[in-house]
Amino acid sequence: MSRIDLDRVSVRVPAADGDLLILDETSLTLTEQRIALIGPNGSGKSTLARLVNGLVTPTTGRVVVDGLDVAEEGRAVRRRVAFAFTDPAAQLVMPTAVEDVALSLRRTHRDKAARRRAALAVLASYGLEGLADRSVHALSGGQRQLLALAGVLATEPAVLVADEPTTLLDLGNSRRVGDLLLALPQQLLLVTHDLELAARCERALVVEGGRVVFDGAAEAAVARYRATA
Ligand SMILES: Nc1ncnc2c1ncn2[C@@H]1O[C@H](COP(=O)(O)OP(=O)(O)OP(=O)(O)O)[C@@H](O)[C@H]1O
Repeated sequence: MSRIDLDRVSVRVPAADGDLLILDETSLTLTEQRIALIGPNGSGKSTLARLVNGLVTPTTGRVVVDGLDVAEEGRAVRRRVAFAFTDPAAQLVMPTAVEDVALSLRRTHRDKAARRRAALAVLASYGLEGLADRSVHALSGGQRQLLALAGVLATEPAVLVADEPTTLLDLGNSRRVGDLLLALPQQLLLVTHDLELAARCERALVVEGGRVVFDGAAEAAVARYRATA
């Protein structure tokens, strides 16, 4: 597994009446395979998750992934750490499903025909082969989220950070995507309001008011959050 270190990381953003502290000096070492971030709306979960691939920059402190400082070696970190957004529309940029996955493979497969074949194989591994030439706009929400995940995972990152990847999905698709995420060989950092999914991780952090207020076994974290929410 990868090792993600946050060393006294704070995040402040400019606000009308001075800076707003959205993550208070936080130090963590994350080495477990599946780690959930849970907590109320606006508590800082997405901010914490986004620090890991440089989408958010620390105001103070350092984030290090497998020895790579995210602020200094962002490109190398983003090759190791993939990010999946809540809304798959944020990452589906090509007209068809197969072209979208092929775009992810442009570095590893220079030849166009070989790239298409590899993209079709990726789609097949997610049960999406029948949708290869379908417009990404003509897919259901569940199919779109699976396709977005297939695209980010096609590059075989070491870590997947997923920010509420099941929130927009119905019950069946939410289960399907949740099961897929938990079965990944990669390290998974999962921001979620789905407490059943969170409880299936090895470790969970409860975030409240920009601080990690509980960090431990996922079932204990979920119980603590349920008791205080
Ligand atoms: N770029 C920004 N500028 C100003 N405020 C921000 C910015 N990013 C986050 N915030 C604020 O920081 C707080 C934490 O936001 P964050 O998105 O990390 O919370 P969250 O726990 O992921 O919430 P949710 O569960 O609602 O997605 C919120 O009050 C949010 O409005």
